[in-house]
Amino acid sequence: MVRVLVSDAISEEGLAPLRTSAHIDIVQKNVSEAEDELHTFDALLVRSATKVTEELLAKMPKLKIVGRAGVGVDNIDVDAATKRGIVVINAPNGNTISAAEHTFAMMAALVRRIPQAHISVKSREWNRSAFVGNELFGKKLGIIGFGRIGSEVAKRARAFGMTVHVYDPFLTKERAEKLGVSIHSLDEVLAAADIITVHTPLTKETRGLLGTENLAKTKKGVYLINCARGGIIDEQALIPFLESGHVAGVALDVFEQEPPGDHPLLAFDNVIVTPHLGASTVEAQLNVATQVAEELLHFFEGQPVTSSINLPALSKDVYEKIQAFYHLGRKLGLIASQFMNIPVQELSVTYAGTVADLETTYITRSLLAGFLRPRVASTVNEVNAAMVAKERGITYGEKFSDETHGYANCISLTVHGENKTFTIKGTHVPNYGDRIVHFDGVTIDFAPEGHLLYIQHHDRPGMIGKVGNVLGAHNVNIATMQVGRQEAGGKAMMILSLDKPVDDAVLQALAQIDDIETVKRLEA
Ligand SMILES: NC(=O)C1=CN([C@@H]2O[C@H](COP(=O)(O)OP(=O)(O)OC[C@H]3O[C@@H](n4cnc5c(N)ncnc54)[C@H](O)[C@@H]3O)[C@@H](O)[C@H]2O)C=CC1
Ligand SMILES: O=C(O)C(=O)COP(=O)(O)O
Repeated sequence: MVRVLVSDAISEEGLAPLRTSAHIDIVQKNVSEAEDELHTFDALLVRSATKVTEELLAKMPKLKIVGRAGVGVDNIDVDAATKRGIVVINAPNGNTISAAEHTFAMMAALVRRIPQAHISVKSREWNRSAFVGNELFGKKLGIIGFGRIGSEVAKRARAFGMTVHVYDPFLTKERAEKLGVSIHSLDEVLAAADIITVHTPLTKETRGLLGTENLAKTKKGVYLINCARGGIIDEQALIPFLESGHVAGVALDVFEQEPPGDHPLLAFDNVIVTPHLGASTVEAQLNVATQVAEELLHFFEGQPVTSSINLPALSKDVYEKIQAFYHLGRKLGLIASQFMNIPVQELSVTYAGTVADLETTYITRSLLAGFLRPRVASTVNEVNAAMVAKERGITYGEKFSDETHGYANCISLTVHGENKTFTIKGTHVPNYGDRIVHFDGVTIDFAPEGHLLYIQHHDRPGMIGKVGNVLGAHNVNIATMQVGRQEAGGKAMMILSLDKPVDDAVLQALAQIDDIETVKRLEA
C-alpha cells in the first residue's frame, strides 16, 4: 500500500484519480497533525504552505516523491530531497492563466484604486474626486521574467493597448517577436516602464532584484506588482520609495513571510494586497491537483514522470524505448561495483549501436546508481546518483562508438580503480533479455540475473569438474555455467548462476582448488 500525505488544501476533485486506486491510501493532515506517522508515508503532496525542509525529510525515511500542486518549489528543499533520492514534481502549467488573470486584476485595481474606493463606499462615503486613477491604455508595461505567466500577462496587456517591454535573460528574440513584445536590458525596462510586474522564480539571482539600487532607476510615479514570490521586490527597500512618492503604488499577492503579520507596508494606503491568491481559482486548483495526482500514479506504476524538478524529463514514448537499457545499465553498474570492490575514481560508459541514439543520460544515471548501491548505506537512485558520485569523488563520462561487437546494441562500462581497470560489456536482445558479452578481458555470454559466482582460473582440463564437486559437497545447485578464456591454456573464467547465495566457507573451499586464482560472489 502506498501512503500519501496531503498536507495542504488540494482540490478534492483533482485527487480523484488517486482515490480510485486500491493501492493508495490518502491521509489529509498538516505536518504537525501527522507528526506521529510521518515515517509511514511514501509520498507527500503540498502547495506553498508546507515547508518541505531537510528536517521534515529526515522524519520521512520512506518518502519517495514530493508533489507540488503548483509551480513554485521554493518551499521545498530540492537539494535535500535530491540527496535522499526523493523525486520532486510540480504542476507547471495548471495555474498559469489564473496567476496571469490575478496579476491583471491587481494591475487594474492598482491604477484605478478599486480596493481603496471599495472600502470608502462601504464606509458610507461618496468621494469620487479622491479616487482619480490612470488608464492602462498607451502605458508601458515592464515585465521581468517572461515565462508562462509573464507571457500570458503580456497578451492581456496588448489587448489593453499597452506596449510591453520585457527583461528575461533566457528569452529568445524569436519568442519575443512572436508575442509582440520587445526585449530590453533590466536597466532599460526599469527606466522606461510606467508599471513593472515581476514573474520570475525566487532564486539567489532574483531575491531582492528590485532593491534600493534598481528601484532608484525606475520612473517617478511607477507602479509595481509582485504576484510571483515575496522577496523579488525587497519589502524594506520599498518603504522610502513609497514615502517619497517615487513609487505611486504597489500590488502584492506574495510576501517574504506569509502571512506577513503587522508589516509596515500594510500601513500604506497605496499598497494593495491579497493573501497569495494567484492560483486560488477552482479551475487552477483542479488543474494542478489533477496533474500531480496523475504524475504520482505514473510514478508508483513505474512509468516516467514528466514534470520532475530533479530528474531529466522523459516522455512515455522515450521511456519505453530506453527501459530495457535502463535495466541493463543498472546491472552493469551493480556487477562492476562488486567485482571492483576497491576504491574507484572514474567510470567511463560507451554506447554503441541502437542504444547510442536514445536518451543515454537516463541510462547512465541508472548505471551509476547500480554501481553506487553496494557502496552507500542510504538510498541511491537515478535522482541522486550524480550527486552521490560527486560526494565520493567518482567522476563519470559518456562516449559513443560504432563498435558493437556484432550485436545490435552494446553498453560498455570501464571502471578505473587505483591499480586496476575493469571492463564489462552488455547487450539487450529483444524478447530474450540482457546478456553480458565481455567480462574483464574475456568474451563470454551470461544473463546478469540472480546469485552469480565468478571464478578466474588457468585454462586446464578438469576445472569444471572440480568446481562442481566442491559446490555439490556444499549442497549448492548450479543453474547455469558459462566458461570463457583469453587463449587456450591462458586466463579463463567461469560464471555460474546458483539457486541460492553461497557463504564464505564455499568461497574458501573453491579458492583452495589448484589453478583457481579468484572467486567472487556477484549478486545481480
Ligand atoms: N501568486 C501565485 O499564486 C502564483 C505564483 N507563481 C509564481 O510565479 C512565478 C512565475 O511562474 P511561471 O511563469 O510559471 O514560471 P516560468 O518558469 O514559466 O517563468 C519564469 C521566467 O523567469 C525567467 N527568469 C529566471 N531568472 C530570471 C532573472 N534573474 N531575471 C529575469 N528573468 C528570469 C525565466 O527565464 C523564465 O522565463 C514563479 O515564481 C511562481 O512560483 C506561480 C503561480 C501562482
Ligand atoms: O504555484 C505557485 O507557485 C503558487 O504560488 C501557488 O501557490 P499555492 O498553491 O496557491 O499555495
